[in-house]
Amino acid sequence: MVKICCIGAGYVGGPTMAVIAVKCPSIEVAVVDISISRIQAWNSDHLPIYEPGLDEVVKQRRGKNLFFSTDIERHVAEADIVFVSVNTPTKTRGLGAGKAADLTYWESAARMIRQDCRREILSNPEFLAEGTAILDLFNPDRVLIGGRETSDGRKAVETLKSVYAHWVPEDKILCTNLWSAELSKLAANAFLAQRISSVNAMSALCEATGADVAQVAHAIGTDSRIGPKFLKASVGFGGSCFQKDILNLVYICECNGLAEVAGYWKQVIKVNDYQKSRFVNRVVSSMFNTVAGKKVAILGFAFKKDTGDTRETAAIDVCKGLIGDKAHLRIYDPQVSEEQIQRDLALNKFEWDHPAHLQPPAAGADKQVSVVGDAYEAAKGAHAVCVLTEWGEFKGLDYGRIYEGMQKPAFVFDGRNVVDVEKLREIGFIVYSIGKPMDSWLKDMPAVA
Ligand SMILES: NC(=O)C1=CN([C@@H]2O[C@H](COP(=O)(O)OP(=O)(O)OC[C@H]3O[C@@H](n4cnc5c(N)ncnc54)[C@H](O)[C@@H]3O)[C@@H](O)[C@H]2O)C=CC1
Ligand SMILES: O=C(O)[C@H]1O[C@H](OP(=O)(O)OP(=O)(O)OC[C@H]2O[C@@H](n3ccc(=O)[nH]c3=O)[C@H](O)[C@@H]2O)[C@H](O)[C@@H](O)[C@@H]1O
Repeated sequence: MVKICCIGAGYVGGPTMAVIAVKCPSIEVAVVDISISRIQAWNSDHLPIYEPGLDEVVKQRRGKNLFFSTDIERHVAEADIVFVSVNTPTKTRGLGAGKAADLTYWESAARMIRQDCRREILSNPEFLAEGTAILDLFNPDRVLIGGRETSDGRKAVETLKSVYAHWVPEDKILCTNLWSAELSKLAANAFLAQRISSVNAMSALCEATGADVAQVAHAIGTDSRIGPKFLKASVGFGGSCFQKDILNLVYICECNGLAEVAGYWKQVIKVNDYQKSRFVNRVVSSMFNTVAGKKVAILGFAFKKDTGDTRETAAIDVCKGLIGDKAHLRIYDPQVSEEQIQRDLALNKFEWDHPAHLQPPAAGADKQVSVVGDAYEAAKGAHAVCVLTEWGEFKGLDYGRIYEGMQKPAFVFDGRNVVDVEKLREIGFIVYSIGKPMDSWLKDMPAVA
């Protein structure tokens, strides 16, 4: 029986290996991790990550050909194929700080594998998106395998290809050299993030001119060369990889003396940071240029809907900005715990991307922040509501009821174009929605761009 071992039982390792186990019943899959609590959770009824469809897939194969374990050495030694899916944070110190990938965890995994025997190295970047990970893994646009152009390299590529060939059509399994595979991963994320920064840059211009960014996005998206996906204006992209991968791309460009290319990609991140601070400035300036002591309800903290992941979520920067202006925040997210939110607001930039047990201990709770169990509780007595994640439930809220319970004038700042702007204005709200035509109140209160 072919045996696979995956080092790293996180957002990528867990779902990817569970899908391999489902699609390849003849292969035994072990997912190993240094985090005991994470492995315990994978072996329990409460998986360590929230991902639609994941529970069913894990339950189907766990204990049959899918195992979660902390016995790393044994499973690596027994495996025919070893995947490495560990943290690759952005370096915070030394050479390349703030840009280069910190390969500490990767290197320690590689050294451990090397103790066992010599193996051929492949690059097999994963393209799943959180919230749709299981669907993406079942039906990928492509699988990418990079290998050395030697006979051993080609043989290793074929071995891995035969695993994916259990369910992925052959023409969707792309084989390249190692650098092509590595750069394709960074380029794919950079291109996707660039589309969001492009539409977000347009959202600022739409607000200034009276255009509607959703109409502009639709109009350009119907051009088959542009296409309709990834053109939703937002308060800013988040997630564990877009920023990290672009920074890494920038670093690699700089190492190769390509300053102009590096500067081009850096701009994607600059626009994203601008979008977040523009949102905070808009909230503060609309509310008489101060939110000191005011209650602001934050609806949504995850970096996108259908995930409990908060890594690099725009909500962190927005909340920190409002706290900096002395607001009192009442936060609700259907999937993110209070402990996680308090931890995120206390961590420094890039500190989050380390195994949980190596992160600094949680600081005490921020007194300006409380976390509540539903949207109505968050909005009760609030001066303003900010929508930061596009959870479906925020569309269907009874905004009439919310309005009744709020201070007046009551503001809604929609960072995700979720609410029905006209309906809310009829109720009596002053509404700001990213990239949408503004009402007279907002126009009379110009924000610092
Ligand atoms: N989250 C995502 O959607 C995607 C992430 N990636 C990349 O995949 C990699 C993993 O990402 P995630 O799964 O999101 O991270 P994660 O933080 O959820 O999981 C990483 C796991 O590796 C474990 N680990 C670290 N060092 C270890 C070692 N030496 N031995 C055993 N276990 C170790 C940690 O305890 C942790 O549980 C990163 O390089 C990331 O950039 C790639 C595609 C998508
Ligand atoms: O390498 C990774 O980690 C993954 O990064 C992204 O996946 P993910 O970050 O999970 O989620 P996305 O759906 O790409 O969303 C990223 C961010 O962009 C935002 N976004 C997305 C689309 C859009 O039109 N507008 C927009 O603001 C989302 O709200 C979210 O904050 C890529 O889509 C995956 O292909 C890749 O594997």
